[in-house]
Amino acid sequence: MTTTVTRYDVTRDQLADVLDGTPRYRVDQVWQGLYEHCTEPSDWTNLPKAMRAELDEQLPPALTSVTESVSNDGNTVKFLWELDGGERVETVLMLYRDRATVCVSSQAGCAMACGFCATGQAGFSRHLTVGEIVEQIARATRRAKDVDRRVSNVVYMGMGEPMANESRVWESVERLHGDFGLSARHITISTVGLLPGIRALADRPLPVNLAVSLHAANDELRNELVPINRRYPIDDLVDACNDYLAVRNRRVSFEWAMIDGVNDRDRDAAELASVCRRLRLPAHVNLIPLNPTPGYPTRGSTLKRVHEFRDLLESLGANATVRQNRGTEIDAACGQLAAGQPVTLGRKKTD
Ligand SMILES: C[S@@+](CC[C@H](N)C(=O)[O-])C[C@H]1O[C@@H](n2cnc3c(N)ncnc32)[C@H](O)[C@@H]1O
Ligand code: SF4
Repeated sequence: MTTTVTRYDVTRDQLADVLDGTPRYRVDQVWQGLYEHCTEPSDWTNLPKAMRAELDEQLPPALTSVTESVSNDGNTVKFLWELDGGERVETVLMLYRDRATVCVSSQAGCAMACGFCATGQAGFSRHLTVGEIVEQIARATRRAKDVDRRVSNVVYMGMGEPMANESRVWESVERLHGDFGLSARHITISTVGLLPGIRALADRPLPVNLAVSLHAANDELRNELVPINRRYPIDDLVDACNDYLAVRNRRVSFEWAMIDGVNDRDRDAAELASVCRRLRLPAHVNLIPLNPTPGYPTRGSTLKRVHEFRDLLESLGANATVRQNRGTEIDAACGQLAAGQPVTLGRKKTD
């Protein structure tokens, strides 16, 4: 990995230093090009041609586009990027009526080894830099503008575990807030449950949303599905969420990928409802059927079972929403991002 400064590595103030000697109004034009228009230096025709060429060299992009896939309904776009060093990561843009959500990667691969997740199956390559994270949002914003959508939400639910790269992820959050003008309430960080990261988030100044990928509400099953649970078991996770809620008072969500016969039984709903109640502000559960990945042969629950499970949770006093899967046919849905990496085959269904 090189130490070259890429175009989204720098804050607005640092931009003036990098472009030392450039008049302030020109620096502002560069900033507008990067953050308001999200375009390339070659597009900035308000700047002299020679300066545009120089900027391209001074501030190179961090991401090289490899492919862009679009879902059948045209509403989900998956970008595959190559990083300096050859690693590959993916970003997903989900278009809604007049807005858009960007699902951003925080690492190339992931070391957490959740067997049902394509990124976990691929293993860990490296942390992404701040510039690589921020550029994913800029490039997706540009694509959204092409179809008259505004990026309204960013979710750190792409490749990698954001809390394993917490300081860079946080710096990128500050940039989204400061440079793109995104409200912290429209930014969600999803974690598998790294407690130091959750604790660090409680001390951070912006009130972003916290999502915890729970998937099992007893340690035996969670140890199997989410191996990091052996280090940070459910009781400690509940305590960390409660410490977080003491500071933030913003509801935490629990993500629950429903796996046929594994975590979709009546007793799983009862255990989950009980964990939700242990939080000082009851958690909200997001249910999605498990998406297929090459290395995990067990099926997702049927939609009928997902709705029954939701109803059961509601009857037990827990709030739950069934989330729609988008972009499954282009492998852009939750847990399907592998950026073409080989995966480990052979995880089996648990009883
Ligand atoms: C890919 S992870 C990235 C963020 C973070 N590492 C985490 O686990 O929360 C985003 C979400 O996708 C979920 N996920 C992973 N594999 C999945 C699959 N095959 N089907 C459905 N959801 C999956 C994760 O559990 C998590 O809730
Ligand atoms: S679910 Fe999240 S933590 Fe687990 S392997 Fe996938 S990306 Fe990593």
